Amino acid sequence: MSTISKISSSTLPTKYGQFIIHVYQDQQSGQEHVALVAGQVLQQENVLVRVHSECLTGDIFSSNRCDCGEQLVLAQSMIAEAGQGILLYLKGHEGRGIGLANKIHAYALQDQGLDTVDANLHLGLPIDQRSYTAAVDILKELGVHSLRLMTNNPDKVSSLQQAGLTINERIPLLIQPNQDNLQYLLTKRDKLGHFLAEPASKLDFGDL
Ligand SMILES: Nc1nc2c(ncn2[C@@H]2O[C@H](COP(=O)(O)OP(=O)(O)OP(=O)(O)O)[C@@H](O)[C@H]2O)c(=O)[nH]1
Ligand SMILES: [Zn+2]
Repeated sequence: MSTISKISSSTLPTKYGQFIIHVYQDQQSGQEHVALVAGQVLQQENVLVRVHSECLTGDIFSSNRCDCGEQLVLAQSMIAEAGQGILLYLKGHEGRGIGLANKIHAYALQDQGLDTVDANLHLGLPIDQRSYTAAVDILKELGVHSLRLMTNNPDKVSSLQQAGLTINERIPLLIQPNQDNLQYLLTKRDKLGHFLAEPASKLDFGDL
């Protein structure tokens, strides 16, 4: 049984292109998730999909601590350019599922030298407690089973595959690192297995 239900839909013209916005209610958490859809996706193969975890600091306030905001813009513009695709914006994923206040606690610990993984553990919280059930159910509701997933996170790929979706390709979403997120990206690569090999060489730039 589906865990989401569609509440409302409308056109959404954006600076990147034209989308349809759908709002879904998550029956389990009560959260409102968003799907931005470009073009026709119903029963299509290899649909370009971004499953984006909410990040208030990165997505709204342009935080340099993470790569979320730039990934969001890149994904939305790539989908608009392709003329077909889906950007899912998942609420309740803030801080990899620990919530905003806890993420800010974790940031404070990172200022004292802990990395992004150890900071969560120090708080007695899981490293990552995101569920992709709502994302899977929204994609199925949109009639999409075959996709090209835009992510660097191997766990996202396997979670969607285990739920029965076919991921025909993983499209990297690589952001140029800055001084404030360099360590964070290296930790994601080394401790969480994110596919960041390509920027790793770029990370060696002498001026950082
Ligand atoms: N707990 C915690 N969460 C963080 C931190 N930095 C970013 N986040 C959250 O992590 C989530 C994004 O997860 P990431 O691990 O950066 O990337 P991902 O979504 O798994 O992978 P991509 O698909 O490649 O973007 C967002 O919800 C952010 O709010 C941090 O230092 N600690
Ligand atoms: Zn972020």
